[in-house]
Amino acid sequence: MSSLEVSEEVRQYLKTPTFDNWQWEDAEIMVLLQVMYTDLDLTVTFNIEPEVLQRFLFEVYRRYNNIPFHNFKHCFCVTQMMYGLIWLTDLRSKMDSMDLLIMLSSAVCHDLDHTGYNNAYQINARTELALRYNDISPLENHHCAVAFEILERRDSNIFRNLSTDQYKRIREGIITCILATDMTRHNEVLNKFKSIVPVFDFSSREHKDLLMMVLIKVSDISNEARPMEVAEPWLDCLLQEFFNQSDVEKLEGLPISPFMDRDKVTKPSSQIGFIRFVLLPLFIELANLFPCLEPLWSSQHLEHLETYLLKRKCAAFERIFISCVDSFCFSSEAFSS
Ligand SMILES: Nc1nc2c(ncn2[C@@H]2O[C@@H]3COP(=O)(O)O[C@H]3[C@H]2O)c(=O)[nH]1
Ligand SMILES: [Zn+2]
Repeated sequence: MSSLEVSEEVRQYLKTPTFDNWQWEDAEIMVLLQVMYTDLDLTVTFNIEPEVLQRFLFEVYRRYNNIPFHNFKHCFCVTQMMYGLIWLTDLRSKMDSMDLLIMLSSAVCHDLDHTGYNNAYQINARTELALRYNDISPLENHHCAVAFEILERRDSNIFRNLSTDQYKRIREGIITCILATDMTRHNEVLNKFKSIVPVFDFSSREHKDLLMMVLIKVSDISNEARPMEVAEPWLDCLLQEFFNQSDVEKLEGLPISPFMDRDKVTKPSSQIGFIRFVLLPLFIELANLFPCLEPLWSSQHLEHLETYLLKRKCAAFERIFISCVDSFCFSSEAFSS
């Protein structure tokens, strides 16, 4: 399949958060990524030759590892959610093409060469990455460095026709976005964004940079905002990777992350806290800025939260669920009134 052969129907479907990645082979996914660059007019605007884009995507594909969660399919899902958000929020009319190129390319590259062991493990096990980056976001620094390694080669450098100043801006932007995906910075990024949402100004570089950081973070943790038949297999993959890490931590006598321990974690216990305390607060802020997102999203993750609460036979089910629904509705109403 070449990008020219992708039907109009698929192109429209690709712009929606209900897109089902499990229906597509990796070779097809590679073509769909090309379609995203083309349909946002990035190939024309930045003179990205088709062969160079294909080479870049192939190198990216090669540098994702065959691990349960942080693999090429995850890279695609994050990029597809970013792409969907760009269309849903009509960002093309609010941000310049350079920003869109940064957002899409950051999503594509954001987990390059992930080994399946998180930063806590890297630091505790004193891995090569932790040593190289002095325990400061070792993984995210590595993903970013691998991205620019790919871009250093002329035949896979999709930015090769940009001016020096444009390249500098792209590099700064991609580094900012990828480093923002370190979850230890979650509250810092969320709180900064919260404080600017009421006065958000699309002509402010600082505001737009924060929005881009939030968009990649939202896309990175958005599996639960997808239909259950898409989300649930992703949770199996994530838990498989988590359990594998905690098994190794046990073997090596390292501290064990409790949310990764197969003896303690179940699907509902993992997802209830994650949806309530991580995903929901972030999504609420984004929906405050873009109220159009709320009806599309809230139904999915609130429905999943309800399912997990029921599965867990959670005694506080009603109280928790109603408070989550209320917080979502209240915040969007507060913004629109
Ligand atoms: N429990 C849970 N954690 C998630 C989910 N999606 C993403 N995450 C976590 O959020 C993190 C985002 O950054 P990482 O990719 O490093 O690792 C991811 C997981 O640890 C999910 O659906 N459930
Ligand atoms: Zn990721």
